[in-house]
Amino acid sequence: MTLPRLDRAALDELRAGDRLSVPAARTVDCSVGIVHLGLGAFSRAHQAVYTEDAMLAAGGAEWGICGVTQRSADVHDRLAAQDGVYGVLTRGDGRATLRIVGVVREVLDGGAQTEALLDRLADPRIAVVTATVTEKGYRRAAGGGLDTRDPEVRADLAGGADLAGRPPVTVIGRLVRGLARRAHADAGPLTVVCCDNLPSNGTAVQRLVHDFCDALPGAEGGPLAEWIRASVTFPSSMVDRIVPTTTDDDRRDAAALSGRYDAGLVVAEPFSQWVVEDRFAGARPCWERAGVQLTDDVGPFEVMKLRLLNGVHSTLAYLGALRGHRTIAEAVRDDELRAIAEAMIRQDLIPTVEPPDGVDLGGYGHQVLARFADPALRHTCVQVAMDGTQKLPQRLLSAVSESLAAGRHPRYATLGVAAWMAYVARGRDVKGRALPLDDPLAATLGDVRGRTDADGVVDALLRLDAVFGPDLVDHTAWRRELTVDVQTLLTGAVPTVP
Ligand SMILES: NC(=O)c1ccc[n+]([C@@H]2O[C@H](COP(=O)([O-])OP(=O)(O)OC[C@H]3O[C@@H](n4cnc5c(N)ncnc54)[C@H](O)[C@@H]3O)[C@@H](O)[C@H]2O)c1
Ligand SMILES: O=P(O)(O)OC[C@@H](O)[C@@H](O)[C@H](O)[C@H](O)CO
Repeated sequence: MTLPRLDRAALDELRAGDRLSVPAARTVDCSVGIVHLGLGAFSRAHQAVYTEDAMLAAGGAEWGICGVTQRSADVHDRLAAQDGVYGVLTRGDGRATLRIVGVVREVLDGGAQTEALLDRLADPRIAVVTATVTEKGYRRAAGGGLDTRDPEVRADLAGGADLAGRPPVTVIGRLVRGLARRAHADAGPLTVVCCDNLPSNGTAVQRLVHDFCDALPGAEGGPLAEWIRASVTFPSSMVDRIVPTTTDDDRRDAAALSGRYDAGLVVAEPFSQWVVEDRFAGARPCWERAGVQLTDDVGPFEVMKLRLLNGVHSTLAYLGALRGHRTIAEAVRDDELRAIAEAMIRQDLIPTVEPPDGVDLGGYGHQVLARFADPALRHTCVQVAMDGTQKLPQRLLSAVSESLAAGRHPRYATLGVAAWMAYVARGRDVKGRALPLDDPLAATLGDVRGRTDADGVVDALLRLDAVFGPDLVDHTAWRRELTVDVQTLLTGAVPTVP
């Protein structure tokens, strides 16, 4: 049977119940105050929900979201057909609940509607920009600056001030062009909140924006950079909620709860956390009324999450995928892998993390593993495994480097790095199924696919200077241990660790 689509009109008919909530009925008429760059699954299950909750708690109707898709029109087309209305299916604790979200009030295809996006960025009613465009979306070079050798960055820089030639396609290109238009329109201050899993993500984006201004041809960049310094802030934020890719099963389960077909559905775990540096240039939603933690220093939260959660996630993803596990839940329920994850948190990672105020790191680690283990959340190992070159530095390598410098032996974190190398090189799990190589450096990584000599694999991959620093490349004892682990993993076994 073909179900009617979820859309604005459906909100009058949906009846909230035990497993269905429809706050969208009260927020769908709000005006737009936020531009979100990268309207992927995560933003719809995280920032959008906090923003809707904040409006519901504090009253007001001015924080609707203009969601912008970056690379393809797919999400735009799905959500536009539903008037921006979609559901969040929360899976966990043995049951699924559905919430209908109404706060996405406008959807733009960043490629086809770049002009409209730049106008929105220059609109005085917009006070906040949020972004989730994946780690690779920022086009960072080794060291964290803007990769001005990237062809799309170069083209955006050459685009000219009036954009007559070619509208920008990169995230930073679009953001800076929008800021230029905002400065010209004297449209007031703006806050840019990066919500990607990058360390010091606000500072990182601020640097990229200024690098872009510095590299602009002609005299345009200097005054623009000055305006940005005076009018725009870039608070860092730590974001946390596991949001796997939506499956047909998810869509079926959601339809059973709402009676509607939802092409914009996202699925998430019950847990959610957002810690934001309290450094806003102008107005903002009352996010604290929705449970957002505003703080002077996000640093400890970021490091804790990127290492204890994401570092372990990536390790389980590579080891799990190699062992033929489909999901993270299966991987963490594998006794051997769980023991590695537990030891890695306890022995390697916790000693590198300064606990945020009031947080017990041991308890945090236990909670992370319990979240991973929920079988209801079918987060696949290969989804977490993608873009390894973009993730490894902040998730594992910084902890490895700090540990070695402090004279400690990061046994399990080293195994995590080896697992990535073996995943790249082996390209098949123990059952012979192919493992996808989804990474912006896939062309280079492809050179080691199929190689069975661990020395050669380690040697080739350690040469990626966007990933590995000289401290690790030149550390002979670490390299030896890494190579032994890669050798074992290439045979399909998991190294025996104490
Ligand atoms: N999914 C999660 O569990 C989760 C949790 C915490 C943080 N995050 C952060 O959110 C990011 C996005 O996750 P998601 O689940 O929404 O993924 P998604 O695949 O649903 O969406 C990715 C978004 O990034 C954009 N994008 C992808 N490649 C890009 C590129 N090269 N340049 C510009 N934009 C690009 C896409 O257009 C899309 O809007 C993650 O990379 C991570 O940094 C995700
Ligand atoms: O979203 P990515 O690709 O940066 O990383 C995959 C997962 O490790 C990540 O999404 C976690 O699920 C998330 O960071 C939990 O908050």
